[in-house]
Amino acid sequence: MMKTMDLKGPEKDRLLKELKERGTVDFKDYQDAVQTILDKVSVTGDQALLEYTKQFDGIDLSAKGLKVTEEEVDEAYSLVSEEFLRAIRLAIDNITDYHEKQRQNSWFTSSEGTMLGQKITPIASVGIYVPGGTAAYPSSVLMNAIPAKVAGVERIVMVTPPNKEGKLAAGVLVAAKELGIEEIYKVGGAQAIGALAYGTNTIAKVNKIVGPGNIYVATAKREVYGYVDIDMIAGPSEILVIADASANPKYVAADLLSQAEHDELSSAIFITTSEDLGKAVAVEVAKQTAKLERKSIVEKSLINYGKIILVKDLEEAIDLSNEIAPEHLELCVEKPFELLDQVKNAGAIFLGHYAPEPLGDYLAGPNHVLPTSGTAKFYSPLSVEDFIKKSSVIYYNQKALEKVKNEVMTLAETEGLTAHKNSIKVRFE
Ligand SMILES: NC(=O)c1ccc[n+]([C@@H]2O[C@H](COP(=O)([O-])OP(=O)(O)OC[C@H]3O[C@@H](n4cnc5c(N)ncnc54)[C@H](O)[C@@H]3O)[C@@H](O)[C@H]2O)c1
Ligand SMILES: N[C@H](CO)Cc1c[nH]c[nH+]1
Ligand SMILES: [Zn+2]
Repeated sequence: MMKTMDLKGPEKDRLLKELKERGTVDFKDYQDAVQTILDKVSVTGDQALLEYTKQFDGIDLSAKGLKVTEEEVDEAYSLVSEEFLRAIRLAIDNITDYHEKQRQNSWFTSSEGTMLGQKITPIASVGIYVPGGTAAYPSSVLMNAIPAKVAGVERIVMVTPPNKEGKLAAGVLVAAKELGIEEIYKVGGAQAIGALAYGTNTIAKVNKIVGPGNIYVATAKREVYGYVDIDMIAGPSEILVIADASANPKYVAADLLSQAEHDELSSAIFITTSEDLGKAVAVEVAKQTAKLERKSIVEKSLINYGKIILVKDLEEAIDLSNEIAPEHLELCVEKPFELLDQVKNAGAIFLGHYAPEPLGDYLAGPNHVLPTSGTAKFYSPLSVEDFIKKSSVIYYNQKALEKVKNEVMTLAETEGLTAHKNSIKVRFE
């Protein structure tokens, strides 16, 4: 099911090229379809949202409306278990603790008649996308909303697609209520991104859109960037595991499958120095896949983007991983800390045999909204920083300005900007 590539073999260059080109999903194939959806939302607003919800999610919400009611949230609490509530509250505590450490404060510095600083202001309104097409993601509610709350965002608007009954999963609504999110709309896909970016009768436009989603959501975020800010491209999930002979094939296979089950376009790549381990993992992958509920998604994703790669040493493994820049990188090796410094491009790095990727998905604390499709070369995980903006602050008194007036006027003159020069000059005539 997973294609094996032997980078120690004579065809190394061709294999490397293939891997770099086809390591992860490409956006180009989806751009036209997404643009059509966005255009329609920008012109007809709610009408387009209702039509696409009927077409893609199979439900007509024109009578009930898109906004979630208080009764729906109350009903959700009656549907979730005590275990779920305990787990989600532990996750909220851990994720909040981690993100509190990212909080940024304004700072000011002064000397002889001057004061300079950087003022931090939360972004006023933010749209959070919570995926919900093939699975419901209460954990993504937490990962999106907690850093926004820590940053002090006033208006948090949540969008997520409804199920066939026109409802949202109880876990998603409870997670939202636990965090005090009140504005929730039952709309997903590119149309939800369009609504947040342009605004409709029901959904007022936001300043920034964050959150993960499938390829339609990720492509739509790319397209609306400029109308609004976005966090990053967080598309179909990816995992890359690097392992040496110390790894357990059962664990490695399980971790690869954990991300393959997200989406047919998800990628699961295994790089190893041990041929025996490579073979054992291939056997385990087949064995474990057969027992999975989302077997058909997993099989498609492994055929699309599943690979086992044999390399000569761990250095070569890390080089390749840096080139692919995976969303999640697991270092299932005897001495993972010794490799950490060499890792340059990865959304999240999991060290050792007991830090499986799903631990990070749910409650270790770091954010699970991470860059995909090679964009970990320049994007970072979602964080409190995504929800603030900075303003520079400048104060000079008369004496301090007089001290530098000539230098400012010289620079203005050099640029041929006499109005700039005059703004200084008039103050000392
Ligand atoms: N990178 C991250 O941080 C991260 C985190 C969590 C989840 N994810 C990813 O989120 C995604 C969740 O995907 P999902 O599909 O379950 O939910 P989703 O909410 O992202 O997408 C569902 C929506 O996609 C739209 N859609 C589906 N088929 C379409 C088509 N043919 N044309 C136009 N629009 C279409 C529909 O509007 C539907 O409501 C997965 O890819 C998962 O890997 C990523
Ligand atoms: N692995 C996903 C990020 O790619 C996040 C997630 C949520 N639930 C389960 N997994
Ligand atoms: Zn996951």
